[in-house]
Amino acid sequence: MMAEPREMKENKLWHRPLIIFITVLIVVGIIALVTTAVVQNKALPKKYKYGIVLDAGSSHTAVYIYEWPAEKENNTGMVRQTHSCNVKGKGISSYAARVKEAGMSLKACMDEAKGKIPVRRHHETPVYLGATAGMRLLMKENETQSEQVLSSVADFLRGYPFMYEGARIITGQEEGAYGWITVNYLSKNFHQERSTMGALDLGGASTQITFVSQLRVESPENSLHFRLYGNDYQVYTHSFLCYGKDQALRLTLAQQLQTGDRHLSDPCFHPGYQQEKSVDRVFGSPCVSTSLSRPTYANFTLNGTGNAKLCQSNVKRIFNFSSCTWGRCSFNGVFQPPVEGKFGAFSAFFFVMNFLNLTSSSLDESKEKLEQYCSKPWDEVKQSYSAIPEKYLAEYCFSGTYILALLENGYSFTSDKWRDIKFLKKIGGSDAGWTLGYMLNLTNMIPAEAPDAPPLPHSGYVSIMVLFSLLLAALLLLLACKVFGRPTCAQNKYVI
Ligand SMILES: O=c1[nH]cnc2c1ncn2[C@@H]1O[C@H](COP(=O)(O)OP(=O)(O)O)[C@@H](O)[C@H]1O
Ligand SMILES: [Ca+2]
Repeated sequence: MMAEPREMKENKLWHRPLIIFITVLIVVGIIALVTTAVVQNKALPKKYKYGIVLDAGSSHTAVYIYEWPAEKENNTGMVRQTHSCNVKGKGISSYAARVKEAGMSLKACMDEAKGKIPVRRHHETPVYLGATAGMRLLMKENETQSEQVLSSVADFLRGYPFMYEGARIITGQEEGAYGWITVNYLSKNFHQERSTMGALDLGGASTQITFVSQLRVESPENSLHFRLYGNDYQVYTHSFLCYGKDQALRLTLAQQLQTGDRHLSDPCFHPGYQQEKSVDRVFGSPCVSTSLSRPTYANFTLNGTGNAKLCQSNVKRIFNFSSCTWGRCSFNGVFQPPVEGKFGAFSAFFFVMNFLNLTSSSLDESKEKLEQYCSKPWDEVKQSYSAIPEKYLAEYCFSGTYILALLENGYSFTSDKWRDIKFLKKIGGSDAGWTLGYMLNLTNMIPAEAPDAPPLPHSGYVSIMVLFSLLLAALLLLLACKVFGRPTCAQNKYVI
């Protein structure tokens, strides 16, 4: 009895042309919406841009290639390092006596860069060369030679199909600042209200310390101000020329050679280590003060005694803690506010501490382990690490001791603050160092104000639009039912 009228009413409803029309329209609409959403959100093949930076350090040159999506230049963390190449041989400052060869030394790495970057992008790929402390020292010693070395590398780089953007000696202040920008950019600290981390860079000829200081930076030459992504930063930075680990070793040796003895018993080298060294190499550096007396003999013999405690007291002597005209100083009369926040310690800080297995040790533990390591006989050390070049291996005891002295006594990282130092080489696949920050700055990729971004990501926007359209469609259908087929709809919800 009940089935008949229902069938009749259903038939009636479906025969209404308007209802059929609306239903078809809604179905077509939904299909179109979903298709648009899917098509629109399909990953497009991204267009990439590239940049090349050459880090002409005191000990060697490295070539870095960076890549970023063309349409997202101003967003933090978008640029990444895709490739790095170590130039064979020493740093460009070592070409002072044969300047013509300086440029050619870069050939293998630059040719490699040509192969790594798509040909159609070559002409718009900027190339920057920045030279650091090795060239700063050569500039002091012999300005003509340093200019000739720079023009040799500049001429060579101009011969590539890239966009040559200059070869210059960067200042210690820039080196510190760009290192700080790099680590914070890679850690995505510039966005939101995240705190930044300090940067500690140890090279062969200079070392940099850079961090945000709440305390006023008394000395203008150590004070930097940045406005990045809408935030203001007051940054302290200092670069100590001659306090990279290779120059620091020379300073320590020169100090010890003041006794006049040709046989040097050096506690910073392993027992059994013996080497003839040239007096010229030690005293030939502009870092070694002229107030130190230069021995008359040409060579001296270095005999290791492997005593980290004695080594530490020797090393400490290269820091001058006695004169300070500011409220507080690190050493050599340089102003420094107390260290604040977390720090990333990279380049030689990492190489040395990583080799010595001290990257996650406390300060006291590090001292203990270093004492054990330094006292190991040289023969044993060589045997245990046969794959490591002797040049590096011989110096890890000294370098480790120097790093502890620099951080603890020089910068005043107490046992407590020691935990805030993270020894690192890379952050998310890109090397920590000044090069990335340098390129970001020169290509204007870090805006002062945060770029305007739509409040929703694109996919979120499309999803919400689809959802609300479906909801609207359902409402419309309900409305249609109410207007055109009120009794039927009310009884036959399942039809809809
Ligand atoms: O594998 C390693 N083990 C130990 N030290 C290393 C290693 N690779 C590089 N270094 C050292 O890191 C330092 C890098 O300094 P760089 O050449 O950048 O000088 P700069 O920054 O003072 O101009 C040098 O002292 C070099 O010997
Ligand atoms: Ca360096």
